Amino acid sequence: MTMVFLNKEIRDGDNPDLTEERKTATFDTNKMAEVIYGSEKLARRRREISQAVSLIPELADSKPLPFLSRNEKILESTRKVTALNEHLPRLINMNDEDEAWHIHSEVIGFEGNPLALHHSLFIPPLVIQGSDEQHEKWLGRAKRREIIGCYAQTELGHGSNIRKLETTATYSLSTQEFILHTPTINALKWWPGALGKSSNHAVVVASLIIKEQNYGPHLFMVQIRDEQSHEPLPGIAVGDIGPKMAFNGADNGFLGFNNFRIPRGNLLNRHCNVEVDGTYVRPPHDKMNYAGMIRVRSRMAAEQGTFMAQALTIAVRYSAVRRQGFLENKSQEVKVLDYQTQQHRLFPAIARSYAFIFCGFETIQKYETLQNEMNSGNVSLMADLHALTSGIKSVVTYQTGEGIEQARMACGGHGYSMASYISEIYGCAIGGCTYEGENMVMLLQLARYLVKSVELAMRGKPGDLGPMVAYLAYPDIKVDLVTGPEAYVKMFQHISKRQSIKATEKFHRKMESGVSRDEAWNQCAVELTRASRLHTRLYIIETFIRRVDSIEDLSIKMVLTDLMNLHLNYELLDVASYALEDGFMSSTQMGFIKNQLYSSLEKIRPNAVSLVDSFQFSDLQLRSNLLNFLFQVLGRRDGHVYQNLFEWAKSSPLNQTEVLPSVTQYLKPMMEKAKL
Ligand SMILES: CCC/C=C/C(=O)SCCNC(=O)CCNC(=O)[C@H](O)C(C)(C)COP(=O)([O-])OP(=O)([O-])OC[C@H]1O[C@@H](n2cnc3c(N)ncnc32)[C@H](O)[C@@H]1OP(=O)([O-])[O-]
Ligand SMILES: Cc1cc2nc3c(=O)[nH]c(=O)nc-3n(C[C@H](O)[C@H](O)[C@H](O)COP(=O)(O)OP(=O)(O)OC[C@H]3O[C@@H](n4cnc5c(N)ncnc54)[C@H](O)[C@@H]3O)c2cc1C
Repeated sequence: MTMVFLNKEIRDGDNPDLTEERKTATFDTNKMAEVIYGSEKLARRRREISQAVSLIPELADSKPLPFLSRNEKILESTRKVTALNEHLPRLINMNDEDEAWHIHSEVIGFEGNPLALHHSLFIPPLVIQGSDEQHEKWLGRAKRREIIGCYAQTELGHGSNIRKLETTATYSLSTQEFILHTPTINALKWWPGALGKSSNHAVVVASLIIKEQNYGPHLFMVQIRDEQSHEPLPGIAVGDIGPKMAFNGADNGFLGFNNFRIPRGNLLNRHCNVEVDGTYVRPPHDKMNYAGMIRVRSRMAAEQGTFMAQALTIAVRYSAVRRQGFLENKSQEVKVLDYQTQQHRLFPAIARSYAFIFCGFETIQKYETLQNEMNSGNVSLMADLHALTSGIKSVVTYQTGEGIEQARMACGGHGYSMASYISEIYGCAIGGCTYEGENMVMLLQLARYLVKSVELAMRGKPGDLGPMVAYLAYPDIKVDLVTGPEAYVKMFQHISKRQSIKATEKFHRKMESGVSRDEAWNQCAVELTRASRLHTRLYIIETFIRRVDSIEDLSIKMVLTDLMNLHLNYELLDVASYALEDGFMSSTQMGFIKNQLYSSLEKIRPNAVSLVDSFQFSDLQLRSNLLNFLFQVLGRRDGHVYQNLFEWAKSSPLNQTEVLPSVTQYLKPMMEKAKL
């Protein structure tokens, strides 16, 4: 039995165009995978897990998903996830979140499933916000999946502004219960994944009311369905919200309460509490109840980076087997990957995938530090991480959407077919622009932090600036880009600093002219979001440089340096107008950046396929595995796309019969009538 991935594995019968690409690689893809995933162990475990999964037929899709109805998709995703759970203890280390994440993406794909949020959004807030006693009561049951849960925060009328959530949890002194109530249609919970039909429990976010005083959003553990019959409990209205752009294997739902009572002990009370007599015990930080959102946002860069990497794996492999048009040699058409425009479409996105994954691992570590600190009562890191993850979440999701869309277009017509799998990846990834905080709203959260930091610097207190924003007080010294990455960072720092200062000054001028603070903020909002994006892009660049600096293997370091240089030039070119505006960048420097960019594309070209192979997605994960059934076929590792596209088309239910009812019922009569 061959492993699913061997370094530069050349298999008999693979498309020779892809084989040729793999032979030209200057580095070892297994070693690169170790760098991408942060350790030899995780990279190896991913391969081992993929290999083990490929030997278990029931973990493959039993039907091509795009041809299924929503009910069938939910049934299929539930079949797979429950089958997977049976196998899990044998396949992964159950305490290793990275292994769990990998195996779920491998088996479940992008369509969603009724347990996805159980692990990512139901258990984590219980862990973070629940007391030891509450862990004792629910955590074991949740981990064993005796109960299934979701996270119900967003409402029909409010998602971004959670201070205005209308679901109430009113403390009843006489019964020592909370009474959950949905006062209006707008207050219905709306969107939570797996809420509609699958979950029997939910962490519900509701406004806590004690003696008519509103204490804002708090988290409550709520049983919503009977554990035996799975019927909704009396006082609860719950259901599915209908088909979505993606995630149609999951049942995002609505939820309403009609004076539904839960015990006092169901307020998740590790950090805050309501005593028997109604006394409210404050948490150590005002926004403690938002900590779960910081956690999810901190994981989004790595997650989105791998989404984009999957789309790029499909597009780059396909571009190496797709031949169309001529360059110099008129006797053979070229691989479309040889066109500079194709490279410009795909390679900067490959660089961003690497950058996001590197940056993502850093933010996950930062969150873990925060979590440890919070557990010992120190909340001082929360504001910084909130600001940082707000920006990263927004920039990364938007750029991932851009990258995946370029990958789709790079596949021409076949990219538009669901056989490419790219539309599914796209639909899922761009959900990230909205969920976990709408991007503009989150950019404006970071902007609050930037404005406060600029104000500190202006007040002559640069020493008070955190390390993330220290550059806001740096002097402007012209840089020579020829000297390398540090000069690029300095150029970016200048651009980002200038935009933050300009936006802050504009905001101040508005207020000085008599406009109220909120109105002034709104009148500067576009400029403020620009500052946030620039600051975040600078941060991502810095993490990329840090990661490349830390690599010892020379062949890996060289190719990643090429990729990093591409990233630096592409990013700087994209924002160059900010530096041209004040003369900090000269037009000669602009020309230099462009030339560096084009030369980076050429340098990366021979390694392009191996750079995406290094992500080590299996054919199953890319839904390109014909052996297991007729799925999306464009990103196949063996490169045999055409015959598999034809097989895919033949498997369409429309082709199971020669003459469709649409023809007999409508087209034939129309044509017959026309003959009369
Ligand atoms: C697979 C998909 C799964 C999807 C799941 C979901 O989508 S689940 C649903 C996901 N839903 C969402 O993601 C909803 C998105 N909305 C939100 O998260 C909040 O409504 C908000 C943060 C936008 C505003 O909140 P607000 O009106 O309460 O606050 P404010 O603006 O008045 O600022 C006051 C101060 O608080 C600070 N601060 C704020 N947050 C934090 C924090 N976490 N930590 C630390 N600090 C924080 C802020 O910086 C500011 O500090 P400053 O400047 O005064 O020093
Ligand atoms: C796939 C998916 C899964 C989800 N899963 C869950 C889940 O499991 N649990 C859950 O509770 N929720 C979930 N959600 C809901 C999600 O968290 C919210 O939709 C999201 O937070 C955005 O809020 P909103 O819908 O109120 O958008 P809105 O805030 O209504 O956004 C509409 C527009 O208004 C703008 N806007 C709003 N406020 C401001 C402001 N202050 N300044 C400037 N512009 C503003 C936004 O930028 C946007 O352009 C999910 C959503 C999706 C799409």
